[in-house]
Amino acid sequence: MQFQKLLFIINPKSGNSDKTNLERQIKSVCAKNNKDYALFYTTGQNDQEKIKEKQSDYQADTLIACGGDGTVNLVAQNLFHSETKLGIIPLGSANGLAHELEIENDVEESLETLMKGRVKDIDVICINDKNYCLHLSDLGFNAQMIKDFEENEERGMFAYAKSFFSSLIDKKATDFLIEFNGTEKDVKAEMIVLANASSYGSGAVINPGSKLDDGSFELIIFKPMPLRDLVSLTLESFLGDIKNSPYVEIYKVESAKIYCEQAELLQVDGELKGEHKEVKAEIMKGAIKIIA
Ligand SMILES: Nc1ncnc2c1ncn2[C@@H]1O[C@H](COP(=O)(O)OP(=O)(O)OP(=O)(O)O)[C@@H](O)[C@H]1O
Repeated sequence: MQFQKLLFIINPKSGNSDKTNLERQIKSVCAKNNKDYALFYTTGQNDQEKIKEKQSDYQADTLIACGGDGTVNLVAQNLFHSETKLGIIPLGSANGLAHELEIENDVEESLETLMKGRVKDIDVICINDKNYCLHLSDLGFNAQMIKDFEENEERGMFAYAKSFFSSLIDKKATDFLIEFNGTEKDVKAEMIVLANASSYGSGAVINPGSKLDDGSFELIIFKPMPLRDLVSLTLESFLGDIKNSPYVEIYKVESAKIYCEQAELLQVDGELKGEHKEVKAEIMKGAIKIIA
């Protein structure tokens, strides 16, 4: 069925991108393609409820997240297993999911992709029955790095690099017990990733060969490694070669339970979700209809 009523959900604070022309660009493309549209600006407060209300008042058949991965995740939460479709105009700093779906960073081009309306069903990982991951989640090192970055006033690549190196200095390994695929595994790890997608927004390939629609996700264990090997592992990740590293184990699963010896910081699609001693993850197959 063709879509006709588009609700654009705009995060005015995402990324560093200039959004001054966005309304004009949306108006022009919707007029050209004969689509009705409405706009909603997020505030950072109770956005999910407000979006639900607006969606029901306007009777939207498509919700378009204009922002980064956090905005995409927020909008998606109103759409699981529904016929209402999700579109993306990538306007965040990293835009990991848009990158994975090969949606162009340019606003006009991503609007054109939207108008073509090709729909794919993608999986979502449900975490602890209340968080939902469309892209990548992790416990440990990367979540700590996001925390360090968020606590810092500075922005941009230099600030990101600073957070990376300060997290490297403080990195630690924790004991985990993991239940998956009918087995239990005791492991010491610096990071455990729950991966629906293949790469971080930086371009580092963490999960080569992954698919967003295969009804499973990957559990990726990063075992303790000396700093000198971490440099080569980082390089391997940019070359998509990570699975050959002796410090990395990758398992394809439909569900998993992770018990941490000490509470570990969790991040889901770039948003911090507090410290946890237990994490339960389950795949929701084909839960979102996405236009890409
Ligand atoms: N009006 C607003 N003012 C302040 N914060 C907001 C507002 N609207 C949304 N937010 C916050 O923005 C965050 C999501 O940002 P988003 O992930 O879309 O962009 P980003 O962080 O720049 O991009 P990426 O995740 O791709 O790196 C959420 O934490 C949300 O609460």
